[in-house]
Amino acid sequence: MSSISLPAGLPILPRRDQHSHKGTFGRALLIGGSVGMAGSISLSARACLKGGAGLVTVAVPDAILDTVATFDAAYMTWPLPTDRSGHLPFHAKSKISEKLEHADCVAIGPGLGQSRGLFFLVNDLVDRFSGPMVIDADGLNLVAQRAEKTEPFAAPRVLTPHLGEFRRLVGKPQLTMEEATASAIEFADKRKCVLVLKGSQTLVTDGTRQWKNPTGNPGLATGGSGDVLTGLTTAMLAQRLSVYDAAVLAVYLHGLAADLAVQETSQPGLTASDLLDFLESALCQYTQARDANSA
Ligand SMILES: NC(=O)C1=CN([C@@H]2O[C@H](COP(=O)(O)OP(=O)(O)OC[C@H]3O[C@@H](n4cnc5c(N)ncnc54)[C@H](OP(=O)(O)O)[C@@H]3O)[C@@H](O)[C@H]2O)[C@@H](O)CC1
Ligand SMILES: Nc1ncnc2c1ncn2[C@@H]1O[C@H](COP(=O)(O)OP(=O)(O)O)[C@@H](O)[C@H]1O
Ligand SMILES: [Mg+2]
Repeated sequence: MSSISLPAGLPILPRRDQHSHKGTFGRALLIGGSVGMAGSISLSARACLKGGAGLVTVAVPDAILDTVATFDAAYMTWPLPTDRSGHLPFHAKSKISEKLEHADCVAIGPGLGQSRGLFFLVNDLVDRFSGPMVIDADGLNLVAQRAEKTEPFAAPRVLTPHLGEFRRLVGKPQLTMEEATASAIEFADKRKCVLVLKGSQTLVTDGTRQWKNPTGNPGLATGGSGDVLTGLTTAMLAQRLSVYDAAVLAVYLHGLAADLAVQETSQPGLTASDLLDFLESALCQYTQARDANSA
C-alpha cells in the first residue's frame, strides 16, 4: 500500500493499457550539452526515460557524444557538429530538423552554453517546432536575449527558470522571489505559456491556474537537479499530458523523489544522480495512491 495521499488537483497519469507499446508513450528529443557540460543533458535524458517516455533521443555536439552515450544505454544519441568553442553551431539546424520531424515533444537548453550561433539556432527551433517543448537553462537565456520579448508563443511551451533565469527573462536583475511570483503569472498569461518558477516551493502557472508545490527539500540545492526536472517534464509531455499538467506532475514527483531520497541519505549528500535513482520510488508511490483512489 502507498504511504502517501495525493494532494487535490494533482494531474492523473493514465494507467498503461495492456496493449500499449513504446510508441504509445511518445518520442522525446532532447537538445543540449557543450564541452564541459555533458552531464546536464545526460541527467535530463535519463530522467525522461525514468519518467516513462517511450523513446528518448539526445542530440548533442559530437565532441561530447561518447560521454553522453555512456551515461545510459537506453536512450539514443544523435551527433551534431561542434564549433571551435565547444558549442552547437547554427548549421546544426539541418541535422536537428531531421529528428524534429519524428519527435512528439522536445526539450532544449541544459548545458548548451551561449553564443551568437546558439541564439539564432535556439530561437529558430522555439518558433518552428509545432509540438510541446520544454525550455530550460541556456535555452531560457537565449530566448531572453530576443528583442521582441512580448509576443505569445505560437505552440505549447513550458519554461522552467530559477530566479536568476527568470530575472533575465523579464530583464529585471533585482527582482525578489515575491515579486517574481506575481510577475510569473503575468508572464505566463501574456506569453501564453506555462511558467515553472523553481525554488523552495516551486510555482507552476499558465496565467490562469497556479500550483504551489508541496514536495521537495533543500537537498535539491545541488547542480543538475533542475536538469532532472527538465527530463521528467518532457517525459510527461511524451505521455500526452497537457503542458500545464505535465509541469505540475513533474514538479510534484521531482520533489517527492527528493523527499524519499533524504529519508535514506541526507540533504547535503543528495546528488542529481541519486535523485534519478529515486524517481522510480516516487512514481511507485504515486501510481499506488492513484490506483487506490480510483479503486
Ligand atoms: N553537470 C552539468 O553539466 C551541469 C550543467 N549545468 C548547466 O550550467 C549552465 C548554467 O546554469 P546555472 O543555473 O548553473 O547558472 P546561471 O543561469 O548563471 O544561474 C546561476 C545564477 O542565478 C542566480 N540565482 C538566483 N536565484 C537562484 C536560484 N533560486 N537558483 C539558482 N540560481 C539562482 C545565482 O545567483 P547567486 O545566488 O549564485 O549569487 C547565479 O547568479 C546551464 O546550461 C545549466 O544547464 C547546471 O545545470 C549544473 C550541472
Ligand atoms: N531549497 C530548496 N527546496 C526545494 N527545492 C529546491 C531548493 N533549492 C533548489 N530546489 C529545486 O532544485 C531545482 C534546481 O534547479 P536549477 O537551479 O535549474 O538546477 P541545475 O541547473 O543545477 O540543474 C529546482 O527544481 C528547484 O525547485
Ligand atoms: Mg538549471
